[in-house]
Amino acid sequence: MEVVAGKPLRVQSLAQAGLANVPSQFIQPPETRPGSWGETPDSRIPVIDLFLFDPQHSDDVRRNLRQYCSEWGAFQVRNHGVPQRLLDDMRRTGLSFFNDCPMSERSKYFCDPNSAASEGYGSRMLVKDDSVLDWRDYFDHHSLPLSRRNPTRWPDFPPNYREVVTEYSDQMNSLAQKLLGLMSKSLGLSSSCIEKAIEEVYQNITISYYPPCPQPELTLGLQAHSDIGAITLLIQDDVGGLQVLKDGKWINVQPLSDAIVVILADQTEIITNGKYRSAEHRAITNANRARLSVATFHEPAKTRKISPAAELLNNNSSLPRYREVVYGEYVSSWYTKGPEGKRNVDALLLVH
Ligand SMILES: O=C(O)CCC(=O)C(=O)O
Ligand SMILES: [Fe+2]
Repeated sequence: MEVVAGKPLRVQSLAQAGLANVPSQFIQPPETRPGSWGETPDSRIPVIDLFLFDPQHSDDVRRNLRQYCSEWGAFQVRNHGVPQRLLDDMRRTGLSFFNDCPMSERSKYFCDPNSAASEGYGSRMLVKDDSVLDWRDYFDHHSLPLSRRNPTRWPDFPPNYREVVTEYSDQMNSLAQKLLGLMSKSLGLSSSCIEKAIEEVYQNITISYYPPCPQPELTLGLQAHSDIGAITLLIQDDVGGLQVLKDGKWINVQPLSDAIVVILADQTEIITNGKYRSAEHRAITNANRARLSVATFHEPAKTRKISPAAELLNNNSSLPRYREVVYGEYVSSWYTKGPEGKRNVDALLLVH
């Protein structure tokens, strides 16, 4: 990490310095650079209309969910019941922190660079020293359970920031629960099956800010990874840059202002015994416009043991394909070894 006067430098400050070339720590090796994987810029990830959870449409919704959760691990949802006003406020408020709040104020929230996933304003995701750096700054909020939620640790610029994040946290949690219920049912399981496997939901909200990058062909906004928890709900602005890996090709996630991107994460893959897959995804950069996304992660407690759901194994008389893991151990290994695509979840696969 670049350090100026003892303070870590945010990527946004680097970008504002008007460099022609990115510092070497941000340069990806040739095999992970965008453009080297045979992208299909015209393909799109699927979109599901949830019809505001109207039971009349539940068969269609479940059928679509089943197909997209097993083939893609990522899709967008519309008519999800979260007010449009809140999605727009969340994007606007998040952007205002990065664009309008003075750095002297922002630096009060710098997160601890030596501990993984600490709350606050940061740039570096991994604790590992030799990894290529992402062209991204972020603000991570610990939002659930309520015992972890302390809005005084969140910005109060703009003035409605804490209020917006609080409402957003609650709405995302309720949508995540509904989706996990539908996903369980779409596998022929009781609606609380996945929810029970997770037990208490831990939620983090990460606002990512990707400054314009002078060499987008050499960098990534966020390296390829699958999310570690159970389910991620993401909104983005109109710039675009999120991509999902499908059959060896990077597919763009088209920005839709009313949609929420659903990304299945590794614990769901384990709980569903691989019937549903976590999606490998990444963010690319561009030279012209800063990009903003807000990802809301839902995961189990660190002490929770995760394994393929007994109900699923019994219903299908199948063997577990993943070994049991204590979630906290999974998280530490992810942050110290790095994601490198899906290698952490793949490492739990059992060979029968
Ligand atoms: O910015 C994005 O679109 C992706 C963010 C993401 O994948 C993450 O924070 O895990
Ligand atoms: Fe992610």
